[in-house]
Amino acid sequence: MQSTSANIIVGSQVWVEDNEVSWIDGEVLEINDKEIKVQCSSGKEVVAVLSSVYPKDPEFPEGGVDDMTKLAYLHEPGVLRNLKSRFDMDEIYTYTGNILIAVNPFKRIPNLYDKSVMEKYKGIALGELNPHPYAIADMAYRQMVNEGISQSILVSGESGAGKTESTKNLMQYLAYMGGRHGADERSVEQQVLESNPVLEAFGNAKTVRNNNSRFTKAFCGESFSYGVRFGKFVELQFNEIGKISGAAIRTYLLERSRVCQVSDPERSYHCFYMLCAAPPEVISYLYNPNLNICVRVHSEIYIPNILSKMPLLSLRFGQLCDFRPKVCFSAYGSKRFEILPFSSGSLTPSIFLR
Ligand SMILES: Nc1ncnc2c1ncn2[C@@H]1O[C@H](COP(=O)(O)OP(=O)(O)OP(=O)(O)O)[C@@H](O)[C@H]1O
Repeated sequence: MQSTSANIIVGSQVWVEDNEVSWIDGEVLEINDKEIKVQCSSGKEVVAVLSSVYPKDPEFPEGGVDDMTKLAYLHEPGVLRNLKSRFDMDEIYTYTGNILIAVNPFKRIPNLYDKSVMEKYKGIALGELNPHPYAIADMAYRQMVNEGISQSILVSGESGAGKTESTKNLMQYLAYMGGRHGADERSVEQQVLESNPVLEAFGNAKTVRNNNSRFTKAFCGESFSYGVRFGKFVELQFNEIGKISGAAIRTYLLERSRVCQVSDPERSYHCFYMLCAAPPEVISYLYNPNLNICVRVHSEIYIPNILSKMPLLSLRFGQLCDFRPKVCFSAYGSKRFEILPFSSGSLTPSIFLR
């Protein structure tokens, strides 16, 4: 991102980097060769390198703009200021062209995701209504139906940014558009949505950044301490009239070390805690070999931060949900752990602990 320092003269409104608030606005007092003196709105005077100072748009609208391509300056402080102005009004979504940016509100915003909202976004061109994941899902759905070409929606962001929540919203909209209303048996889209808690139990863990962390940032070179759990590729298949006909969920890049190595205050995968907390009747139910589900407590192993001594678990889930995920957790007496790659044909990883 380039500074447009050529436009900056004495008296210009500018943005200067600040250690505390990231960017602070101010007025240029002096320009000497490559240095610039700025009177900040906080009252302090700072001297900065000219190339690191960005012009501030004096005509920036009070509540920001719903599409960043409308900004006079598309630089970092301009983008952040716009997102903040909107966020302060509970407008957590903003476009940059046909990309949707979501800022995690960490609270429920009323009337943002329900059927009446989905109904409003049906068939509406991107940009006609407030930015929303439903608009992105609608655009993908329309293009698929009209052009007969498969569509992909990429959801990316740092840990805890809201990828899982955004994916759920996208899927809810696609299920709404492509669902077969009135069918007696549970529909594919319901099953996909219902599979979330099962997959999350096996692939999500509490991290320092997120109590329910899942996705991977392995390729960004981030620390594993709050990084990889697993990545998920959800494929929804539609028939020629745009109704959902099938689905597949592929998982990849499971953070295996988290099964046996967790550093305080993080945790291992949710399923371990759920099983430890399960009532006895559930445990005995899970022992039933006919159901292809079994839980065996083999011995005890120390896993920091779970329970001081946690029973080793041997689980085999075969019929927990209609997708029949072949997820296996087996643990044996030795302290050697091994997690095998996905077994062929299974939707979810097979995990073995030895
Ligand atoms: N749109 C939203 N509205 C309200 N709360 C939200 C929203 N998006 C995210 N959150 C809150 O933030 C938490 C973290 O979000 P989420 O699990 O979607 O992040 P993530 O990007 O998938 O994280 P990770 O990469 O670590 O798995 C959620 O559990 C929820 O409490």
